[in-house]
Amino acid sequence: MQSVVKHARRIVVKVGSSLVTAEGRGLDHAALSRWAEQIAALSAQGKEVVLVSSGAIAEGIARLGWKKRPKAVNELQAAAAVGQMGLVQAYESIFRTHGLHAAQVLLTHEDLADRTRYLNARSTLRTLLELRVVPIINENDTVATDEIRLGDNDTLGALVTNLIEADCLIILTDQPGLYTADPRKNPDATLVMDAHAGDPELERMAGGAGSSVGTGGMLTKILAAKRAARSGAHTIICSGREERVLLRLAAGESIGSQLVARQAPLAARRQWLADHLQLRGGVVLDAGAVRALREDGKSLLPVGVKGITGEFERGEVVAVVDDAGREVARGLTNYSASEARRIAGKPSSAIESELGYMDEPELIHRDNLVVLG
Ligand SMILES: Nc1ncnc2c1ncn2[C@@H]1O[C@H](COP(=O)(O)OP(=O)(O)O)[C@@H](O)[C@H]1O
Ligand SMILES: N[C@@H](CCC(=O)OP(=O)(O)O)C(=O)O
Repeated sequence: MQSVVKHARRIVVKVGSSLVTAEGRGLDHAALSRWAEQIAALSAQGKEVVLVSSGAIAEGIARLGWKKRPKAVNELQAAAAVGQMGLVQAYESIFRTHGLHAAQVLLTHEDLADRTRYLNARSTLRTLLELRVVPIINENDTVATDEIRLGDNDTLGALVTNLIEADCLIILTDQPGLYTADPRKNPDATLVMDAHAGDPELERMAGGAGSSVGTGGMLTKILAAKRAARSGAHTIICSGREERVLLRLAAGESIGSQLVARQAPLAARRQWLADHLQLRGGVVLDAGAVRALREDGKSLLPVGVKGITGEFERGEVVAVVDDAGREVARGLTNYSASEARRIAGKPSSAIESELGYMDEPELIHRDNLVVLG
């Protein structure tokens, strides 16, 4: 099967910690140069490339002369702040030799969850691409506390893919691709060459993080492929050590594992809703309401709600779950958690007498709702 990269115009390339640093010994400058050279060649072919690069923490640890990776979050954040300098310095000087500017973009989960910041990030990235600048993205580790950290850059790569509506996400790692089991532990495992990005079988194949510096292992890559597929983007997981890997993919050669998106892309606003990673609360539905959302594309009315979990304000994104706790949808709520508790299970005509006012008859309007597959 031909690589989907051949016809891709906008590409996100993610390079993992396990590749950018040689098992924690600082940056592998030769490897960085090889990828940058290929990205420059792709740019010359008219493709737009965004680079999501890990390595700040590992480079910081090396620069600070620490013998091993610290566990304390403040020390990891300090290492990231030191190491990010090295990372962008390296990319900046390499891209300059190819006549390209690079731009540092540090993002947190909250930047992407807040609608205004999300739109600002999208517009900045689009502008950079129009200017033929290569955005170099990493998580803003210095400010991201444990609860809100994305942690692995596979997830960040997928969120960026959806943000800029890229055609594909290339995840470069230290293995030739996704194997039927962790190849470090199962020598008989075989490479999965082509699969559907949403295939639940894939998640069973992923073992833990294999390298000492990487975060998330193969599971976060598979979940990233599933997430990217929601905007119609295909994902390739392959080895960053493969010679001229990006150029060969762009020439149509099949390398590594190609996880294809088969679903129709969600509209941009629904995409943003689906990409929220941390939700403060949820609404539990009865079976009839689940059917109304799933099969009939209806708005969520308070009458179908059996319970409310957590605390949230009007206008926040909440999880919509069935009575087994499975997430059916998510959406922007018209009422806060305390208001929703008072109107749950009641007809919309009772909202005014319960609350003393009525803003909308729906708890979540269908325009603000995304049903999850
Ligand atoms: N099914 C699998 N196929 C390939 N690699 C797997 C699988 N399950 C777990 N792994 C492990 O995932 C590791 C890559 O993940 P990680 O170390 O987080 O890399 P990166 O830094 O590139 O994100 C591999 O080195 C491998 O040991
Ligand atoms: N933001 C962190 C990278 C996190 C990380 O290790 O992610 P990954 O490359 O997916 O294993 C850093 O730059 O060190």
